[in-house]
Amino acid sequence: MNEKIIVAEGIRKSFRISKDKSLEILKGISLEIESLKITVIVGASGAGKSTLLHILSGLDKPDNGKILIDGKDISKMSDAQLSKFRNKRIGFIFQFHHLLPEFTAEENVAIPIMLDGASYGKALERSRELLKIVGLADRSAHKPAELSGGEQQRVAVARALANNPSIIFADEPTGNLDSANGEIIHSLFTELKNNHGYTFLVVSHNPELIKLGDVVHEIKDGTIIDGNLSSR
Ligand SMILES: Nc1ncnc2c1ncn2[C@@H]1O[C@H](COP(=O)(O)OP(=O)(O)OP(=O)(O)O)[C@@H](O)[C@H]1O
Repeated sequence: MNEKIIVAEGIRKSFRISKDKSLEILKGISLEIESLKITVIVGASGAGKSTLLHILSGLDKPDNGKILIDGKDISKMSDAQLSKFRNKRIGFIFQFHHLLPEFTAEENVAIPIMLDGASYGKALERSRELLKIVGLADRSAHKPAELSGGEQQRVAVARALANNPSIIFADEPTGNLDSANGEIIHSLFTELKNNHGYTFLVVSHNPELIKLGDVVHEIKDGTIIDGNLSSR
């Protein structure tokens, strides 16, 4: 049985573009994301991928529609509850790693674990385990500036896994990397799914990412068009 980790129904979002005009970016999107799979959403620049990802992850609110994550309706949560829920259940990876420059790799990964209540020692222990999984055990004491772009992004992947999230949202995760480093990150996602049971939702304008997805959707004109884009 394939469990649905996210169920979204009728998501609408408009942005005001001038005093008396607004533009509808998401026109009633309904979507189900399955556990233990990599779902990829592709679409042209400006199609609304980041907007959708922000809404599905509770970083932004839709104008209409309902989102269940792990069966919980996130619109019913207060901002404080939602923030706690996100830190615990959702991992984020963005195009730019957003690591804190003054902290080492292992500290960067340990911070969200401490925010979830763990002691410094326990958080470091888990952080080192995660850095080992992403192939950076020997770089754990380095600061971001001492790491390559690909290594920095692998630290960001380890940080996204910090609290063992139900799902990892990745927005153009390899958009800032060369193709060799991009491939390393894609293989890492597949390995994390196959060997560690993680679920991913990846959005990208790059059609190359279609081959990463177990399930692939395309977003166009504010809606999801489901052709047979998956390569598997
Ligand atoms: N806060 C905002 N206010 C006004 N317009 C916005 C806002 N956020 C996004 N938009 C507009 O909504 C549209 C969709 O933006 P979004 O960032 O979701 O697209 P995208 O598909 O992720 O694009 P890209 O691949 O270039 O990152 C764009 O036209 C953008 O200018």
